[in-house]
Amino acid sequence: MVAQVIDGKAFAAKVRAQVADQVAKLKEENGITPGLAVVLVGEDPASQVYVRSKGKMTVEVGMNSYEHKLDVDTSEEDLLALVEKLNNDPAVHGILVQLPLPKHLNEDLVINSIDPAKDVDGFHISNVGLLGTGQKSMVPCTPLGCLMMLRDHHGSLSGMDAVVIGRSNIVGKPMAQLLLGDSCTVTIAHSRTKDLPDVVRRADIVVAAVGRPEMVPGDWIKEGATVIDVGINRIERDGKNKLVGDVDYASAAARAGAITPVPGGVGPMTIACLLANTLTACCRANKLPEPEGLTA
Ligand SMILES: Nc1nc2c(c(=O)[nH]1)N[C@@H](CN(C=O)c1ccc(C(=O)N[C@@H](CCC(=O)O)C(=O)O)cc1)CN2
Repeated sequence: MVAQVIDGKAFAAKVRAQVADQVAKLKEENGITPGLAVVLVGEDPASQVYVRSKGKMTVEVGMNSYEHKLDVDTSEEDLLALVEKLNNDPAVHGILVQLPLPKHLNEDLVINSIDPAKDVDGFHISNVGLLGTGQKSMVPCTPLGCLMMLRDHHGSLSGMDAVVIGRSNIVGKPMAQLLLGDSCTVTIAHSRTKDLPDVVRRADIVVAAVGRPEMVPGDWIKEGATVIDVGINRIERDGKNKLVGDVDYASAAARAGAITPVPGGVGPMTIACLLANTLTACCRANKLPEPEGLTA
């Protein structure tokens, strides 16, 4: 079997076009422009690239982008004061603090200081609780992007056996909640899981989010399964820098029914879903109907 490639880059472009249409409608019919504030602390090179990309795409879909770049040694007090200012700014509908934060800052404290209605990352404990209890929430962007691609590929996910490898708060746990919400039978596997290869071999859907380059070999994949690779790992091979996922792409593609590549799979969907979440937050803030197909 040769897997169908799920093209996240093309899918993300479609999502962004949908967002842009809705933003144009909001402006024309209601005179409202959604605004996204992104806060970056320090100079982590990858974070700088992601933040630049977020700002550019925010403007491309017709939203207002507010970038706040703070020194690496910014105090927690100053960061919390900025978040509070953004919480109270009516032009800002979405707030995102780029992660990881420098070590001296308490990530949980900072995330939980964001107004949950503006928490377009969906990381605030209120949103985590709402998602976990099946209520309307802001949904974390990377898992939302994975869910959109799975729904697009399969239609209904009901009754499918899904394994999520990785238990992070940002990807693994919310991904499992979303799959459960779509009536999958869900296993969360991690570094202590016994017989991991056998657990993965049972799954119709494999979501790999462990952050270990090419950890999942093709012979763990059930014939015809759908593989969603969340990993973004920079490695050196044959003297060259390369970006690889958590799945060994070549061997997994030989067994899977469908697979996301790295790059060009889940990554671009993360930013597209951030824009979708900002639009959703803006509609909710203004008590307007939410755009269809852009939330879980
Ligand atoms: N506050 C947040 N911080 C972080 C998040 C997040 O969702 N919210 N996720 C990641 C980083 N991230 C967005 O912030 C992100 C990662 C990767 C991509 C992407 O498009 N990747 C490309 C490859 C790009 C490259 O060459 O490096 C791909 O996979 O094709 C977008 C966004 C951690 N922090």
